[in-house]
Amino acid sequence: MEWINSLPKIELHAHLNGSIRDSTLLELARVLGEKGVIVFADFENVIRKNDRSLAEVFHLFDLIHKITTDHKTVTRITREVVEDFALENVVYLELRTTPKRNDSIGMSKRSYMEAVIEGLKSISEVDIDFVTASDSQKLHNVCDGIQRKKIYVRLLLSIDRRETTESAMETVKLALDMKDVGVVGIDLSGNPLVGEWNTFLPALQFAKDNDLYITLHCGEVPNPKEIEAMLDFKPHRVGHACYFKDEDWTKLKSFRIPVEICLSSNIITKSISSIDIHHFADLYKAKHPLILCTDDFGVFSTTISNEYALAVRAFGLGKTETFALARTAIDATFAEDEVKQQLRLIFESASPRLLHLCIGAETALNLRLDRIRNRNRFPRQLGLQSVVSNVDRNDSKEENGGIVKNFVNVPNLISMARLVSGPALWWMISNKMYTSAFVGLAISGASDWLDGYMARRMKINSVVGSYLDPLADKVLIGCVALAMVQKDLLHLEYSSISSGSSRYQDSSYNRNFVMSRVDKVETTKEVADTLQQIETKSDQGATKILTTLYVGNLSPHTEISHIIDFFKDVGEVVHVRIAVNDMGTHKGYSYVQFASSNQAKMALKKKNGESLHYHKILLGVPRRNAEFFSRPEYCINHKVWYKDDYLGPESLVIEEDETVEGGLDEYPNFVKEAAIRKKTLFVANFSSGTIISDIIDFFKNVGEVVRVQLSVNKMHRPKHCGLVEFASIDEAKKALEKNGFGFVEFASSYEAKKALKEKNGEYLLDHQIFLDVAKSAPYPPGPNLVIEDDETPNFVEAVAIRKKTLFVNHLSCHTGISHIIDFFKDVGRVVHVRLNVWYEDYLRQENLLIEEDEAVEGLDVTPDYVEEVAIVKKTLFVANLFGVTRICNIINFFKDVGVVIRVRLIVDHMSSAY
Ligand SMILES: CNc1ncnc2c1ncn2[C@@H]1O[C@H](COP(=O)(O)O)[C@@H](O)[C@H]1O
Repeated sequence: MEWINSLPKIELHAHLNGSIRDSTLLELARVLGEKGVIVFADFENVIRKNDRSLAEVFHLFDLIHKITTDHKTVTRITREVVEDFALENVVYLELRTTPKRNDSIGMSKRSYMEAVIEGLKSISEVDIDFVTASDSQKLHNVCDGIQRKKIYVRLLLSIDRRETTESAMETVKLALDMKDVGVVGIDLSGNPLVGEWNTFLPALQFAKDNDLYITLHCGEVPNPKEIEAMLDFKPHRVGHACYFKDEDWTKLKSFRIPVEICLSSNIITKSISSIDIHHFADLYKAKHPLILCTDDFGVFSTTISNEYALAVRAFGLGKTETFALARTAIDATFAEDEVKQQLRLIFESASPRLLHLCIGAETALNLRLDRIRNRNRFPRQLGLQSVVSNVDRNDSKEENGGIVKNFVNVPNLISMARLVSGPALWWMISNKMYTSAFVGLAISGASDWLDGYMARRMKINSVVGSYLDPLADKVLIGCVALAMVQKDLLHLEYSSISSGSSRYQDSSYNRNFVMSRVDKVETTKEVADTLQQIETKSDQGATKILTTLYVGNLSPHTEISHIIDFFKDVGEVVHVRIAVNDMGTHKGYSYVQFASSNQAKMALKKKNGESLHYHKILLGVPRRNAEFFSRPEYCINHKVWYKDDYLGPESLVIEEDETVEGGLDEYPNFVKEAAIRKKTLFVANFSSGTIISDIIDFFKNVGEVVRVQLSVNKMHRPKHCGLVEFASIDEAKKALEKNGFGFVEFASSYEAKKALKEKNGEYLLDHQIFLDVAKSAPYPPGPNLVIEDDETPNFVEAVAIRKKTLFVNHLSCHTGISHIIDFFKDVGRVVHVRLNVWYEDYLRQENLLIEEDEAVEGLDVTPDYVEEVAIVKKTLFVANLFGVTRICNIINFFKDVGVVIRVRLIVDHMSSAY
């Protein structure tokens, strides 16, 4: 990742006092300690600490401020911070600091800022441009004949959230006064748990009205109202954005407000729990403007190069993408157009060097940078100044030396020849001149090596060449591939892979990184071997397992639906299990079952190495038992297992066959599973508020419940059913006997309601009966198609039945239908009773339940039936048809009165119409 150090970079979110070298901090603390102004040990402890919560960070700032608030120190730290950034090839820096007033030492906000400017002026090791006024004032360090590293610095004045409106206004006015010494805007920062947005609004509005740029620390802690208000204010940039909700993202994106991203800061302060779920990925994918920044490189022991390296590693950015990312930051700067133009030129001249040529000297430079980057918390005798000057000289020579503006040179001519050879080869292939095409391709291929070689030999480093060379490659390969597709010599998908090969190489770092971590099927040969493995295993009769693939290197953002989508062009996914740990955190791999083994093979052939959420997906054949023992997904919010990912009704059956009948000896691990299953009951129709402890309580009189898994649907909403595991099989049986359940249909919903109210918890044959609203009709509704006149019909039968039906639980196994009818006789007339004592019976119904349970939640609620009602209203029952009448005859019959959109003929078992 050494190239990142040489990348020109733009830093837009750096707090002066958070970016102090540890060595300086400790030196200052020691001096003040010796003078008895502070206790040195306090500082040492805080500065040494690695993990810093947000609260600790602000405690540290208070300590830092105690030792840095005299003019001389402010000047010193400003100089050092800018030098450190310049060393890392930061070409534009927007440094922010809070102007401070300290009457005891005669410091005003203005004099504090003057000390900062003094610091900028005192920089001698690099060229600095920090003024926005006339040209004569620019480049305060005059070049002495040798081109040196140059950094543009602009200042932002921060308002601390502890300040009052007046104090904030004073800062804004100061910023306006200091516009001609490089102050370009205002930042709102400080402990996000302190202060109110409204306090600062007047000052910020005033700043905006007077053409100062505004950037806000926004969403560093969850504070939805403030986030909303801040976004409505339309700042020019925001920092952090960690706790944004969907609507905030939408707003941010629609306003195109660039985001300053501080990865280390967010992770260390735990504003974001893991880099894998950092919003960088989403914003980057959405092409939203974002800028990688350090925030406080001293406090978080990071560097800007390190932040880029983190992003490259975590999000799989290639060199080209990283370069583009660094470059796009230009547009988000608050710099004058002229400076932006200069920055574009700097990037332009760096691109060939960084993207296409190898630079030996870069390593030397980076070694030195490493020493500085790794500089720990204690003073090092680095001799920083001499390092800076040496680095500058080496690097600037390299940066500027050898760049040839004139593009007419031998290497470029070779590239151009290669460019035109592409269409020529296309023509040859189209006309079946395969030998000539082959020779032409070989020559063109060799020319790719030749132009690079010539460029190095002739020390030519031309900007045009740097674009021409890869363009020629792409045109050549593209033409050949397309010609081959045209002639059916190549499949279209492979052609797109080959013409995109450069992009693929860019991501090679990420691929390697991934490869070292997981078992992968990477090469064509490996794919072939794996397919062979599948064939062999299929021959052995284990077909079911071989419909399943191991799918690895998933992004933490990848969900089951994404996986299904990912494979949709190769086959139908019938089951996905994503591995999660006990905390419900995604472990990055899953097992995906396809409808057929052929589809699994196709997936392996075509989808291995494809990208999903910026991760190269790795496919493989699962180890024999792996798929069954991967943990199911767990929904933290609901404290339940994600049942669709675990035991669906079908998988209960499938796994039972395999475990018990498929040979206990062969797969000893399954024995445990089988035993568990025997002790586990499926329990259904909980009310939605049921929690795990209720269920344990419910069964406490029959046995010890050791595990409860409530089921949730895809939206993570409870599905009113789940699995209850008992300590022993006997207890499970006892529970089953003791807790029968059933459906009782009353003559009217009024009676059902009354029963629910009056009979819930009453005893029947020594059992306390529990009643609940039926979530589904206990049996499929029969047809109900007759509508009288124009009246609104009764709702479909299913709804009607459900409204009149109660779920009865906790019946004794001796309870018969007559007992139940008797039991309810004082509240209403029971018209139908259906008892279920065995859970498979219920499973069958569960299908119904799943479909309908969202629809009816209580007796009074009948949502979503509008459509059904509408259908009923549009449908007529047509009787007395002649035996040979066919659907088309019926449509014809009605054609003069309207369009028939559906006809259902009722037929007997011989398919003859009634
Ligand atoms: C962790 N993320 C952060 N969130 C909010 N404010 C921060 C910050 N990091 C730094 N500051 C703000 O910058 C000041 C230090 O630099 P200056 O004295 O101004 O140069 C801190 O006191 C705080 O107000």
